Amino acid sequence: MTDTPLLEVTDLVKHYAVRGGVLRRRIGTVHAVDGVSFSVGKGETLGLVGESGCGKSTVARAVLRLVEPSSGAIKLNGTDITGLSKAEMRPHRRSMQIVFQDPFASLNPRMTAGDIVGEPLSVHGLATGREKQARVAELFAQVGLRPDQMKNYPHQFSGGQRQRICIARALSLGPSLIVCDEPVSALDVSIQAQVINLLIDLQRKHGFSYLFIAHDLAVVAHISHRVAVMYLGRIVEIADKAELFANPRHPYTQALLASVPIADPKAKKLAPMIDGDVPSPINPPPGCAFHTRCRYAMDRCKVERPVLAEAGAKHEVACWLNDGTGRPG
Ligand SMILES: Nc1ncnc2c1ncn2[C@@H]1O[C@H](COP(=O)(O)OP(=O)(O)OP(=O)(O)O)[C@@H](O)[C@H]1O
Repeated sequence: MTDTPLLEVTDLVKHYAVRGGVLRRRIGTVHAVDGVSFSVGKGETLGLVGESGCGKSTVARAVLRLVEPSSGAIKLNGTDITGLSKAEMRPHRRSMQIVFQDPFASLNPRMTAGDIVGEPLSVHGLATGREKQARVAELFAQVGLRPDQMKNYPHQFSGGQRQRICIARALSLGPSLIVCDEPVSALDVSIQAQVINLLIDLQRKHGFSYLFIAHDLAVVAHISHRVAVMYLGRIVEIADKAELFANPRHPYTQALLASVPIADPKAKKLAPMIDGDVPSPINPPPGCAFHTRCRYAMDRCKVERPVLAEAGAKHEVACWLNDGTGRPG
């Protein structure tokens, strides 16, 4: 890892208009992502965790320029890619790849696995004919598939194997960043660890970075070097993995950790599970978005939005209880 981040996201905002009525007038705004900043170092994995609907996928799509941010900046290797045209984005597209949650939905059922993995090589004019076949066979081997499976169609593979095809396709262009959006959530628990271990091995071999998105903290913990916790469009806490697990400062992170099954029965439970549902992102609560579910909420939390502030070495938390004296409670 070096000091220059591979990916730098600054104040990313993505709002969607909610329209209604016959005239499709704007009747509200979904605050899907509401001022998110983070960086991912070279060879590093940043885990992005949070409940469904908190904006994780929107961050992923905005980073890849699959959706246009409302505001904010995204830098890849020091280049601001936020305002680049389609043509200007082309060389950067090779550097950034994505692995989606549902491998079946992201694979063309009418193409063979070999053609799927080789397609990016053709699109970018990098290899044809025998050279392409050899490269695809090599990619198959790297993800633990047999070269003779290149002729098979997606439905002839298991769920875990289909995700391996998606990973091989993502690897084909030699990316520096792979965004993994819930890559194992659709897989059996027994298969999840195999795919995660494959991703870890590939990173060791190739040195690329992952932005790894999941709602399951246990999954994120296994692969990440650092973890960012999202709640209702904002990052509420970010720290090195070991630090976050040993010393969670935000009440929401504490609640998430308390819900992860722990192997040691004597280990202290940090906090009871939080009650209630995530509020609507159409009218997010003022102040700290978590105050409606937080048992430590003070008057200030209801009106003033906390920003990420230092809470220890390489540890930041957005919570008014963070006065440097320890975790709330
Ligand atoms: N195209 C869109 N138009 C309007 N609202 C959207 C759109 N895409 C996402 N949203 C809303 O933005 C919010 C964040 O969605 P997003 O998919 O980023 O969350 P998530 O944390 O990835 O959740 P999940 O894991 O369920 O996908 C949600 O309330 C969602 O309904």
